[in-house]
Amino acid sequence: MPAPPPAILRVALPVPLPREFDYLPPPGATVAPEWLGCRVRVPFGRGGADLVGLVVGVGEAEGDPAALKAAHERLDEVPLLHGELFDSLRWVAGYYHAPLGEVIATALPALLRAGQPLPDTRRHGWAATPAGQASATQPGREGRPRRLLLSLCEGARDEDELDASEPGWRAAARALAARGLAQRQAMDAEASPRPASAPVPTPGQAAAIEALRTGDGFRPTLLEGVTGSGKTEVYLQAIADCLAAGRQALVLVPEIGLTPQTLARFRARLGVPVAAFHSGLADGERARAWADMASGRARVLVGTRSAVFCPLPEAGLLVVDEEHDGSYKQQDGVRYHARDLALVRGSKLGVPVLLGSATPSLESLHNALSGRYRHLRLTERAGGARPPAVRVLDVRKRPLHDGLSEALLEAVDACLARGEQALVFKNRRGYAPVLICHDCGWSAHCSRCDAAMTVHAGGRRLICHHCGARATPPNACPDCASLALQPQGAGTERLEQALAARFPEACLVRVDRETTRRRDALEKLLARLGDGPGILVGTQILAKGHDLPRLTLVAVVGVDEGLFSADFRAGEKLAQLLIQVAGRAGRARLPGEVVLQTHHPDHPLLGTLLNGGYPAVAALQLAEREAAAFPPYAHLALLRAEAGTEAEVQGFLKEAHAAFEAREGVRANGPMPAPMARRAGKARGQLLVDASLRVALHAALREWLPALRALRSARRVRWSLDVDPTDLY
Ligand SMILES: Nc1ncnc2c1ncn2[C@@H]1O[C@H](COP(=O)(O)OP(=O)(O)OP(=O)(O)O)[C@@H](O)[C@H]1O
Ligand SMILES: [Zn+2]
Repeated sequence: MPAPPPAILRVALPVPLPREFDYLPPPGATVAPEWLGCRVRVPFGRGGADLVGLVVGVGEAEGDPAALKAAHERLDEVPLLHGELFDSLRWVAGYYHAPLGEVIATALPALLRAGQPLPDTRRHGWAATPAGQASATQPGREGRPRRLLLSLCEGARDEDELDASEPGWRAAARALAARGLAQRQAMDAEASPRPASAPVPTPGQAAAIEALRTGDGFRPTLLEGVTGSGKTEVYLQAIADCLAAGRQALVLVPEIGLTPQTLARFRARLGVPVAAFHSGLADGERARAWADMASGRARVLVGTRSAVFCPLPEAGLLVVDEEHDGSYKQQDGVRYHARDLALVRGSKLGVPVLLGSATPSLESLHNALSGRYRHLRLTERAGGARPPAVRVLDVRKRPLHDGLSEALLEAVDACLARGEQALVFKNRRGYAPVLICHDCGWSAHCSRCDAAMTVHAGGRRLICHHCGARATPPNACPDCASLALQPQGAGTERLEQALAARFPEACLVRVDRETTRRRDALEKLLARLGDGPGILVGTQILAKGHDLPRLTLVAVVGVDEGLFSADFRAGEKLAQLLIQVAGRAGRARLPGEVVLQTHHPDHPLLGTLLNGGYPAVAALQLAEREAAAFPPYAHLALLRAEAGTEAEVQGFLKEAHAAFEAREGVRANGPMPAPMARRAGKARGQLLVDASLRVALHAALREWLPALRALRSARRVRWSLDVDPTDLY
């Protein structure tokens, strides 16, 4: 009798190959089903570099086991990924046609991906040592460490609570520990703080909360509520119900919506540990939040896109706030959509999924209107606030001062005179979008991109917003030697300057990517504005999630760029942006006003928006999409390629098209140049696959991908496949 073949481990590794890899167990170890879902460290490739992978199967070797390498070590005692979460990751790999190992690497926090142990999730806190108690009675140098020491002398404090209330406390605690004045210690589980009380719900909120209480199991709901209607209150009640049933909740928020205020509001109201998960956290904190959800210590997780991968062993509810937001779609690597994945997880977990927005995506709206999702509406603002009055300013043939019309400036003036705050919105940072020669028409272009360079620093610098290239503006026009070089148009920097000159007394705060690089910068800027009269000037960072009670005027400077874009989603995105930014006005007692400055007052999109609001725009756009067979009435996948030369891109895309097997209801269109055909020195092109049925699309892609990988021309380009692309570039 031949000896039974040795059992092997089937490991998913973070490499761009659509397969798993077989390994022998580490010397001396025996394979057992308990290995499934555990991480292992294995040698990989000829160099034998170590990789961390996940055991996704155990079994018998298919080839000669003697040819297999042995894994170095098993990293987990108990499986890290299993059950529903692992099934959902398999779904991601299948749906987005990405290697499982890369999906797993995308899903895990960086420390876990690197093979670090799961962090200790017992509660820890800090206490003053006897030396610290003694030192506190002596005079000492003022500063953060001393302030922390004095507070610890009154009693040990929990790390979560310090995280929430004392920014920068960790460095101070380390400094104290180094001097023997404070120490870290395990804390007893303490009673949760008593939750703050909820406002009396409006009739609309009450109806939504009641509706959400009926029925359990998987059920998607779209909560469509106008800006300021109190959707967050509805989430909080639904989460409270979920917690009362002893279950965990996941809340996804857009990248720019996760402010310390949002977290503080959840923490104050729910009275249970609320974990946060976003890119501003240190690796250790993210791993801890993940582990806290896995162990069940954290009952609620509030996080941005990648929080959708957190473990939910006791799931009860998934919430996606501002579900239309573009930041839910990952734009490189594994291009998943967090809202869609939340729905998949909800269905596998058998729990309700609540999508909320004032401006739902056409995909979700279509699902709600066709009855696939329950559709709840909040049509009135909460707390007695009224919807803002909207006025269109036709600026054709009117003089503009640095992009601002006199009528707009007068509205700002009147607002300041009333002691209130104005928001001047322009979705364009920098001083001016382009530098042109007034004599010959030359304009400053990026040498590596098909794009104009943006003027910054009052005209002293040129920056390409696509590749980051920087240049000093020429003194004279390179084409005609004229000295008449002029910044054309206005970005937030120029608007800030112009407003400062016009309103020298006013408190003026600019909010865009430049002024908010640091994580707490936005809070500091808003604090500077305070409650007095003032002006906020900024980009879409200001469009979401902010609740400024004294803000009564929203002045939109130029929406015209958005009115004529070729992207089929442009109308939807513009309407969403306008409604969201307008929604910042008059959210409390004071009535709000919105002025829209445009050269195209008769544009149908603006007319529809003014007369019928977002529902009217959405209905119109849905009809157009249906007629043109675009999503949500069709399903798309985009093959993108870039390379050093256009010939390489074209060569690959042509072969890719030839390798595409035509089938009923599925078409490959192209090759076509990308909307920006050259970027950062690379030529770019694409092929668009469309299908009337999702299953047909995926069947075609499954067949196509191995053929693509086998193409010789594929080695000379960087290519990627984007399923359900949100941007066609
Ligand atoms: N029932 C209520 N009574 C009084 N005030 C309320 C009530 N519900 C909500 N509010 C207040 O109304 C304001 C808007 O609420 P919230 O932020 O939840 O709205 P939203 O629908 O999420 O808005 P947006 O989509 O514009 O961000 C907040 O200041 C909130 O405290
Ligand atoms: Zn560039």
